[in-house]
Amino acid sequence: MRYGDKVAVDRLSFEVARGTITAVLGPNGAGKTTTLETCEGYRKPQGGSVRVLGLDPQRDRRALLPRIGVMLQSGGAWSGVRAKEMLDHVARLHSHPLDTGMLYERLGLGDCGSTPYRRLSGGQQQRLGLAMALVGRPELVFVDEPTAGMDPMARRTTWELLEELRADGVTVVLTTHHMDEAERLSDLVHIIDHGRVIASGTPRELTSSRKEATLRMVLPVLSAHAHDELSGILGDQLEVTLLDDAVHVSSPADGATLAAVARWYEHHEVLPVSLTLGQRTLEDVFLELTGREITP
Ligand SMILES: Nc1ncnc2c1ncn2[C@@H]1O[C@H](COP(=O)(O)OP(=O)(O)OP(=O)(O)O)[C@@H](O)[C@H]1O
Repeated sequence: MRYGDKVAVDRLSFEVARGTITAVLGPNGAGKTTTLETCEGYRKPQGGSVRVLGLDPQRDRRALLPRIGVMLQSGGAWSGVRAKEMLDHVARLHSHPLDTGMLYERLGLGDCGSTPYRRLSGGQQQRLGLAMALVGRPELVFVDEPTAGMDPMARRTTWELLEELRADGVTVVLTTHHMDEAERLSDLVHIIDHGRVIASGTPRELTSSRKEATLRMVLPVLSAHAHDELSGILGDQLEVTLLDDAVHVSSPADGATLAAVARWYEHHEVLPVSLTLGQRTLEDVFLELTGREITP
């Protein structure tokens, strides 16, 4: 897929098994939305081939559309339409829709049914978008950043809903910038960058490919001298970032490095704000592979 000279999706290839949740991760501009929109039939690829439920999203669009649900990254409803009217309208387009009242309650939209779409909060618009994607009982749903802007309660409800869909045999393809979301939900993760798949696997496979755990420390300040000393102990994979006025340090570590760090603290008679040792997270893997932070 190109936009002018810009190659947005470049020989990207993956398959999604039925009844699974697949997450497509990647930094901003990696080509995630373009990939999904191509699968949904909204964009015609200039090369390659796409099959969704065995159908060509362009040629077989009429046969495919009733079988898939799509939650766009934003929008999808008229600005003045009331939330309930919109969902009822979408429900009427399907032959066997879900009960809209049930979906409304489930997604915590019960008290904003008569609110115009443009007046809904960002999180409420997301929830309505999800309801619109699910109301037609799709076999396959594409959800583009489903929980962006949602509060923690709504995120949890969304996760539970997506897990229930999978338990019912529905296939889910999602993009997200929340690594915890991908880690919790997905059977398979594809990390993409510059329009290509750069790593694929289950969250466990991706996070356990190295033996060491990751050491994370938060410090109030870190002088240049202290930074050099810590680099000497932790080696060249040390990452230091300033976040919320605190210094966040992370590095692969084994027992010996942990002991050396403890001695360093003892020597300097200081304590970190926090210090944890744990498995690598998907976020660590993402940063290593793309060299970029995830910006929600
Ligand atoms: N309609 C368009 N016209 C021109 N360029 C576009 C268009 N849509 C996307 N692009 C470019 O194509 C690339 C891929 O964009 P895409 O939206 O697919 O990325 P993404 O991974 O979904 O990003 P994000 O995480 O920010 O949503 C980007 O460089 C983007 O600027």
